[in-house]
Amino acid sequence: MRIDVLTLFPEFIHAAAAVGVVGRAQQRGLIEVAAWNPRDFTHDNYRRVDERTFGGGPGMVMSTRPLTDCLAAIRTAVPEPARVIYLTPQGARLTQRRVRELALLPRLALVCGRYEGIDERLIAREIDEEISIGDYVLSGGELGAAVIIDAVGRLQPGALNDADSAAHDSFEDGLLDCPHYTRPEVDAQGDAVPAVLLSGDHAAIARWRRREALGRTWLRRPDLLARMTLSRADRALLDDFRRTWL
Ligand SMILES: CCN(CC)Cc1ccc(CNC(=O)c2csc3nc[nH]c(=O)c23)cc1
Repeated sequence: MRIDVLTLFPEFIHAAAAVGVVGRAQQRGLIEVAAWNPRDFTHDNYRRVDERTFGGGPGMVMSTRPLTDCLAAIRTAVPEPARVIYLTPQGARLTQRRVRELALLPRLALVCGRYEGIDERLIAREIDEEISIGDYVLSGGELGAAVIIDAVGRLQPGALNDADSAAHDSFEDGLLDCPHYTRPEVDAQGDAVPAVLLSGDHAAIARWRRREALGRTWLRRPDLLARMTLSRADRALLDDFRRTWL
């Protein structure tokens, strides 16, 4: 998959895509991330990329001409057509379901706004989809682009080996994750690792983990649980968890 990012801060995108699983996926040629700066498509001495907003009031809007020229350069950089996504607070909230769909596409172009955003006519003409990463105020779209690059990049075939445990990602099956433990078995405060995890009984360990994942989802994110149809086995495990809680 190829991802082109239109951003005033290419160094941020390069750094985010260079580390960890996505950095390795890039090295393996599973994903290719390129950043483009609209400032390189300005022609004035001050390399202006923002302008005043019509109708007055505070806030600036990104200049349309550099964006249009930058997007044209992105589109023609490789023959494959790209799905053009605008990161914006006005977008649809990103979900793992949408991430899985985006991960199947051959090419994405992520447009990162700064200031108050971009001209509405540009959205109508150039943007296929608008995505928000949550209900909080950021200073621009780059963090949203980094989120999409990471979430989509790790799903590319070959990006993760089993140790990375993506296959068992809790959000893949709609549940929160179970608790995790590592050395020491008993810590300095005298707190011990749950005995089942040291038992070597893999069926019991799997049951314990599933029960904890169901229980935590029930306690912390009942909204996620409400969306799920639980199997009889899951319902029994959740009842078991609730009994120890109530
Ligand atoms: C209503 C006045 N503006 C300033 C408060 C609204 C506004 C414009 C642009 C931004 C910049 N944010 C993004 O570009 C952005 C892009 S994706 C995203 N997801 C969640 N939250 C976000 O702020 C974003 C934030 C707020």
